[in-house]
Amino acid sequence: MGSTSGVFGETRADDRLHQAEQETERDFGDTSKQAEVHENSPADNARSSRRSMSTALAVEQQDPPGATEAAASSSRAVNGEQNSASVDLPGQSPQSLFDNPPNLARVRKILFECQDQIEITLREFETYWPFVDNVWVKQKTNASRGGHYLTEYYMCRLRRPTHRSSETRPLPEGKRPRNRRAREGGLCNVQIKVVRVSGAYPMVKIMRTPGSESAHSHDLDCIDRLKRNSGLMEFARRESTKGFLPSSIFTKFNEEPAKLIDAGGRFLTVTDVRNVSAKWRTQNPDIELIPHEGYELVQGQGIVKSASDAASTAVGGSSTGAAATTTTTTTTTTTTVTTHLPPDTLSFPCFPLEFLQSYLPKPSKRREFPHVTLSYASSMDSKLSLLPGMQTVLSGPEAKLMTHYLRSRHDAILVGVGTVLADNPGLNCRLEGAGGFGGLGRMWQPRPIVIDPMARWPIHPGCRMLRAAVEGKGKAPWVVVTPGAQIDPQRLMMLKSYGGDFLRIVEYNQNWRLRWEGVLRALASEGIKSVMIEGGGTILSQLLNSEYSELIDSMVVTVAPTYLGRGGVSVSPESKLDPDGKPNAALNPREVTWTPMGQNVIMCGKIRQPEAQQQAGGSAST
Ligand SMILES: NC(=O)C1=CN([C@@H]2O[C@H](COP(=O)(O)OP(=O)(O)OC[C@H]3O[C@@H](n4cnc5c(N)ncnc54)[C@H](OP(=O)(O)O)[C@@H]3O)[C@@H](O)[C@H]2O)C=CC1
Ligand SMILES: Nc1nc(O)c(N)c(N[C@@H]2O[C@H](COP(=O)(O)O)[C@@H](O)[C@H]2O)n1
Repeated sequence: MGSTSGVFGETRADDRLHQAEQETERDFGDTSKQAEVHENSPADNARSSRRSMSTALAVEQQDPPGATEAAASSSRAVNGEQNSASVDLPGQSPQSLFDNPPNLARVRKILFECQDQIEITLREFETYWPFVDNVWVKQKTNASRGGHYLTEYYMCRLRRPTHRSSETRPLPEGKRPRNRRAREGGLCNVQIKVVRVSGAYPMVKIMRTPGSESAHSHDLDCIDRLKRNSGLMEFARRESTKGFLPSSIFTKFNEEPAKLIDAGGRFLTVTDVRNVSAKWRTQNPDIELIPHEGYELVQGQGIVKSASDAASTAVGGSSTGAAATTTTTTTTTTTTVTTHLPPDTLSFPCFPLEFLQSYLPKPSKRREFPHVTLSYASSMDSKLSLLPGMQTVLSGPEAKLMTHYLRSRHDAILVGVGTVLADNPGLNCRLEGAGGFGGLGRMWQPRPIVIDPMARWPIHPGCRMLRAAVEGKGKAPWVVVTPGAQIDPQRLMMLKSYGGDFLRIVEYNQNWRLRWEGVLRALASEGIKSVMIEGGGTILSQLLNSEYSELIDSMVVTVAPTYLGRGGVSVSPESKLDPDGKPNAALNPREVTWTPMGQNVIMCGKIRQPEAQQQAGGSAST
């Protein structure tokens, strides 16, 4: 324990900590912990953490002058060159809704991992800890006899025991039970302790406890997705107390995506902001909430930038003025907020799409099965791709926009595992205005469903569906498996942490294939009212068989002016014979339209019989 950098050297700090531990141990009579202090706090570890924390803070020097000074002062404080009481943590530009301390993302990572022992000033602890308090759940607190040391024991949030919603609890009259799912527990065994050392130079040491795993079984996003940290929510609360509309606060937050993400807000929803605002509203019910300066609330569009403001200034009106002094603009023309759109954003189609309407799901109907639309792109010889496992572009730019529009109109998109392995698809809606592409939350984003009976898909955080989910640009997939599928618990946990899941279906046909009634019924029971089935060849060919024609509502096929040849992946149902044994068409869609679209033609048709005809006992059209 050699180095003595700063006002109190490591030697003194470690001694004090050691003493703290001894006192704490005595309180609890657990003699094993004393050895653990030595194991967990060698000087190298301490130095390395100090280095990573101070480096994390020092990197901020590339930022604007105000932030640089603040970062430098924080950095000095970490190295003990400055009394922690005088650390000047940064204020940011008045336009920003965020007040992120320097290098927040890196410091959050360090405080999440707690790989090595960390030693920081109390002030720094109090600044950064609120941004990771969603990770750590306090288990117990021990105070030393003299009161100089306070040791708090924390476990990773995912270590909590499994929670099942109690069905026996009586509900208040008129209340319906909440649709809560069981929460899987015991998923991560990382535990730490936080020792606060009081005195002239209050400091905090953070280290692993014995029995802790060496690393989390998940990443920080996984926790951020489950729960928001209180540092981030304080920004929302602060803005709410100025009388701003939650949707306006949320819109403004999303105009600073880097700061939002650094603060742990990647998964923040407008509902989170509403909840914070609602608390404040209970004390201030008479104040009329308003949008930020330069924005307005437009029926059917939500918060939009006022046209005059959009033309004259950069995004981000002042958020510091009190709401009472802010006037809502009265401009009539509005434009949606289009700043910071991801590069893969597609413009909303500017050509007519009315021809699709009668083939799309109707919102009102309550049915046993979801509305099913088959939608794929095919060559002239009914091929989906040049070879199995090879993605082949058949849709021109206009047809691609139309497909994304169709995605926005369905609750789910379904594909087979063959397609996922071949294409690594995103299966999200990338039209401007969809969630993650200028819209709020997961607006217009369908749920990807993958039919993967034996769980062959090696799902991992790098695949496009999970990346889209993390970036708020889509929902995480549900993977439909059979009871025989072997699912590695790590994979299960990982998928769940992204908001996805595995659904086990037990209804088979005589070929040991899943019955589509079972799949669709399960989706309906999970609240899916419409499914767009994109492929691939195996799935589509099955569903076009007459056995399933009563499950399929419509089809929207993009036909491309090309022949892919015999080696390609075909869409072709089984041949059919009429009652006399003569060959007959396998399927004839009804109400067919053909609409040219760029180089493609879009064929729309209906398959399921109209309900009236079904009741009258009519037969399928052939
Ligand atoms: N042009 C377009 O619009 C599209 C093109 N494609 C292309 O299609 C090709 C992929 O098609 P394909 O190889 O046929 O793969 P699919 O996507 O149709 O997936 C087939 C797999 O899904 C599982 N599966 C299908 N039906 C059932 C069932 N009833 N019960 C249980 N499991 C089932 C099986 O998995 P298992 O083997 O594990 O039993 C089967 O091998 C790719 O080249 C892709 O690029 C895909 C979508 C759209
Ligand atoms: N409509 C359409 N046209 C094509 O030319 C295609 N190749 C496909 N393929 C389907 O779209 C999926 C890719 O989706 P992302 O763009 O990655 O979201 C692919 O997996 C097929 O299902 N479709």
